Amino acid sequence: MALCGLKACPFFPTKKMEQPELPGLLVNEVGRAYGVLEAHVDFLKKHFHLITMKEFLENKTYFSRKIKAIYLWWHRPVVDRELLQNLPNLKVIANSGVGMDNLDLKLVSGFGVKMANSPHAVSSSTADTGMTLLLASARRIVEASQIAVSPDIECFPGNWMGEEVTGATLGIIGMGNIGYKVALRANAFEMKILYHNRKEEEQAVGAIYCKKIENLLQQSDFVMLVVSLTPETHKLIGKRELELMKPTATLINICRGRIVDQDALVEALQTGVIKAAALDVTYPEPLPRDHPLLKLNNVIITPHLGIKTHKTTRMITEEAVANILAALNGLPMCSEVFPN
Ligand SMILES: O=CC(=O)O
Repeated sequence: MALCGLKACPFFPTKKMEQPELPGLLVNEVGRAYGVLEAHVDFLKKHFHLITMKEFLENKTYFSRKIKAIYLWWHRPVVDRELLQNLPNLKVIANSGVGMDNLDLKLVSGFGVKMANSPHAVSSSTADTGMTLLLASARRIVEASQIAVSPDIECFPGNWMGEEVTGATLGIIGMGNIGYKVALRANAFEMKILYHNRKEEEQAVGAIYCKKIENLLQQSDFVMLVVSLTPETHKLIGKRELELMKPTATLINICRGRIVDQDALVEALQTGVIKAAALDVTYPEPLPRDHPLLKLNNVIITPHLGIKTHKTTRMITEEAVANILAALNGLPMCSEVFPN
């Protein structure tokens, strides 16, 4: 039935037109802790037939051939050999975020499936998170806030001291997109910036390259970790590295928990080897409630907040959709990831 009663108009179809079938996109679930955000569902549905893991598992025979792409949100669904074997038409997996340590890249690529991440979307808000942790830790904001709201008004801290950020030395380990944006922000705080790997952005942010990570650790007041997790960076910061840091220094981790030897970190924080730590990432996440890191008042822990702003999460989903559509149409993806 045509609109406006124009039944005879030749441009209106007399029988129902077949809608082209949208490609099936597998997601873990919608909403809740590990599901794509409800706010993004309408946008995703414009381009894809959204299929949740629950729907897929309930009717594998029907859905397995329809699924052309997977969108991983918060590392879910878990992609393993069994899932890949069950999706014969899968062409591409798009990951929300930049770290791809949740995927077995070789396995996925062995199935002829392309992969993408979203490095363009995440860098600003992750760098903001790093600076937030640095400032909060330096000025002991969490502790101070607890005192400010404490029922014991006598505790009000007249002699409360934090560390000065202005003019302090920041060592950035991992000068990729995010590390570079951290350096831009640190410039505004008149910090001296040292960095270790990669040797590219020096000029733009006035940062000094440290060929040896040891030099950076020895000189920095704040050490910020911004590297990808790979076999080479696993436990990059252990007992030896912590002992090289100044006893007044703070370690800030905004990349992956496994970059740090967490047992060594606990010991260093308990014994004054370093002054403090501010961790947006831990291993595991969340930490068990009896973990010693949760008992230390020289530690700030946040629940992997790096990318979590409305704007960034929306941009991540847009970047993922653009990548998936490109791959499904045989076009280059803007952020394809290849196995090493
Ligand atoms: O964890 C966040 C990311 O990988 O971007």
